[in-house]
Amino acid sequence: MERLKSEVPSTLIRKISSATTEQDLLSTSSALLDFFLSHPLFNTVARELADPELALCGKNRASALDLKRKGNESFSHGHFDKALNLYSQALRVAPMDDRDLVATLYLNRASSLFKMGLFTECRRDCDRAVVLSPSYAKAWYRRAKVNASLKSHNEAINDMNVALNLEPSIGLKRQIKEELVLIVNSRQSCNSLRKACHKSVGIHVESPKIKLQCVSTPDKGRGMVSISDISDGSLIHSEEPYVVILSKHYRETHCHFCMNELPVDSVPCSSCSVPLYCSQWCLERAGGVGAKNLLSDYPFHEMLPTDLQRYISSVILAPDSRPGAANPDSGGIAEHKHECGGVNWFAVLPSEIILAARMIVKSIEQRKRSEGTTESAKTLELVHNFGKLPIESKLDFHIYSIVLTHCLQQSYGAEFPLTGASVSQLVIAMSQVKLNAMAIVHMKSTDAFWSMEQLGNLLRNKNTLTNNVEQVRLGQAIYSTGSLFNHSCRPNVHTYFLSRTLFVRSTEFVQAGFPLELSYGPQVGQWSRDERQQLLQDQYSFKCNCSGCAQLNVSDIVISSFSCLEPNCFGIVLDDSILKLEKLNFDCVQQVPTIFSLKSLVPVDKPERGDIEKVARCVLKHHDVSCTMVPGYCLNCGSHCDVKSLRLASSKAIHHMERALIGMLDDTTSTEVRTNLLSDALSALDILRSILHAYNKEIAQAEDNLAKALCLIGDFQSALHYCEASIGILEKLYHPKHIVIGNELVKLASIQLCTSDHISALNTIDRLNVIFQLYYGSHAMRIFPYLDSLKKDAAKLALENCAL
Ligand SMILES: C[S@@+](CC[C@H](N)C(=O)[O-])C[C@H]1O[C@@H](n2cnc3c(N)ncnc32)[C@H](O)[C@@H]1O
Repeated sequence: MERLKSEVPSTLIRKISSATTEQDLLSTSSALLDFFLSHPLFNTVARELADPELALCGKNRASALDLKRKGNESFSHGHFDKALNLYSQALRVAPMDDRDLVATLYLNRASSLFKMGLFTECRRDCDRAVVLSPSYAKAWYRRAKVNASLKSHNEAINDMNVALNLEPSIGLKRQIKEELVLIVNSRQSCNSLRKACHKSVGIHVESPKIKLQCVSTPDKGRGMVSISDISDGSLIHSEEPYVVILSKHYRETHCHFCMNELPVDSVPCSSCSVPLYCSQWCLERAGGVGAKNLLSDYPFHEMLPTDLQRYISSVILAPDSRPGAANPDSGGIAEHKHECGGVNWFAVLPSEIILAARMIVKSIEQRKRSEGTTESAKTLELVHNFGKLPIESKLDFHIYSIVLTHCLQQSYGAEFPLTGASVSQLVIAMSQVKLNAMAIVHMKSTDAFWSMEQLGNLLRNKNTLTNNVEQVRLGQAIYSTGSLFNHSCRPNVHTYFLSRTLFVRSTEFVQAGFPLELSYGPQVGQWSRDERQQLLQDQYSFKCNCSGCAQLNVSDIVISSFSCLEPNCFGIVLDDSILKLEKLNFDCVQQVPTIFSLKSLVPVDKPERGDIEKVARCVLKHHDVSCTMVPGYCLNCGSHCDVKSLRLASSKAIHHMERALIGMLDDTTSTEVRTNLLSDALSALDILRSILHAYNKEIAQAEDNLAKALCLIGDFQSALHYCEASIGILEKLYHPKHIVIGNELVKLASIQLCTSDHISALNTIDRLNVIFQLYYGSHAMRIFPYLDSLKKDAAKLALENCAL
């Protein structure tokens, strides 16, 4: 890519950099395409990426056989997990048309899974083997064994009978007969036990009942509103993606279709060696050929008794069982099909570029489908920022589009010709992806605040570990309606994902017709306003005009401000960067009490210093007196503070604290040194408290870090104090029912459990439950299964404490 870029003549670069309209784009796309088509380097690159002859990601029988041999060796030495891995690798490269080889690999993997006690996974692999090769006696035998282990005795008996009929060897037939008798006997002893255990568990599927409307807004383009009032915590929208892509980082661990974590018996793409799926179901929806689609008539059927023939058919035609719970639909258009066949471009180009290609492919496919029908193809009208892109991105998008047009042309020929128009269409699609793609984030609960290794022996011996919530950014997707929600730094709706399905839920009461806005990332309380505005400008090319930015809010004033150093004055000293921005908005200041309930902001631990109401009153009082607005002057007493040296002193204190905490966590640190380091960290915290405003985010961060370190060295009682203090500040910066507070309360509850205080833990769990219900409704437990374990731990502790 860089080499191609360096070849572009400067005149063309200038032309591309000044292109702003779609007409300019058409002309620059055609000019660059003409230049590249006659350039030898481009032709070499294009061939390497798109020529199936040079494909590195295709199937390879020789490698599959080699991996199988190594897998067999590991299996025979009893290294079953290694064998499992090798068989999985072999399956990835084994050509699908060599059905016997693929069936053997599935069966060998099933045997490893069986040895590892992973019976459900083993059965799925046996199913895959018998579907590919229904006359495979060994596969039916293994299926019988695993069904017996899963206590599915009737199926096990049928499987054994099929194996018995298909097995040619007399010796093995005898062995099968003996095992059959054993299964029949154990069925009899199990039958009475099983009767009582059958209970079906219904899965509650929540669906949105709110009617939304897309409206035009004066300053943000289109936006979403509801036509009726919405109460807080309502599910207002759910949607499958228009197109989606898993990020490269998760290719080996997550399903390329539904994005759930891969089980150990993952299924590889049928045509190339890149994607892995959690099931045949996902494979087929992404465009692969499922084994069942290759089924043909089997003459051996006729040699078997009729009941066994029927049984075989029922097994091999049964719908594939899916490990994931959700059943997302791809709209019937295969996402990966056109990229398959082992060509390199899909594996090499960046994910967002592939996502743009998927958007174009989907529109081609939809157009094709609607031809000859009365249905018109749905068009996706997304905003883009091509004209505002920095020159680097404009040039990159041009080059990627030319490369991609060349690749897509291999699959779509005349439907996607190699012309300037196709190239400019792709450039627009890439800029649409940049503005409209949503990151698919799944939640993961992690042990403790840092990794287990860092926990050391101290915590390893504890029953209850502190819990944390980690967000995993799995990929990106375009949602037709989801992309119409505008951003607010004070959002009134919250988005989350189950598999690849988007859910949008209101987090407060919203009146009919009032804008429904989510956060594209930054939020009030998380960053100062200039940081938020900068990020939105850099990533999405717009100046944020949300209520959180357009009106003064107290959180933005205090988040990075200092404290007046004059004795007995607890005024606030604003940082110059805040002041610059706040000045622009002082006109709105009169509205403060209605936008932001100051009364709810009770100070943390030093009432006088942290009195936010006082702070806001100062701002209100002085908002038309320009001399008090000069940075570095206390808003209360007007005395001067050297903000530059205060900033330097706080950076130094933060640095000292971090060094001390790292030292404390070092396994080799002696108890004495650890005590000294803790006292260093506490001194650094005191310095921060004396120079920063009580609600400055740095203090919350420092208290949180201290709490983590104290947890790691097992001092849960002290950790509790700092964790609570940190949450106290965050509650002022966000609001007490914000999801950030929910996540912090998870930590707090875990620490309270570690101190055996079940009453406080139960109270905290109640509080966090309210927040998780608001943000995730009936999905809360599914997304955060550890909430349940937290509750169980608390209940267990309560029982233990009562028994004492
Ligand atoms: C994903 S789109 C949202 C829908 C868009 N308004 C439309 O008309 O299609 C993102 C674009 O909407 C506009 N937008 C969204 N939130 C905004 C905000 N808070 N302030 C200003 N513009 C905003 C910006 O132009 C941004 O690039």
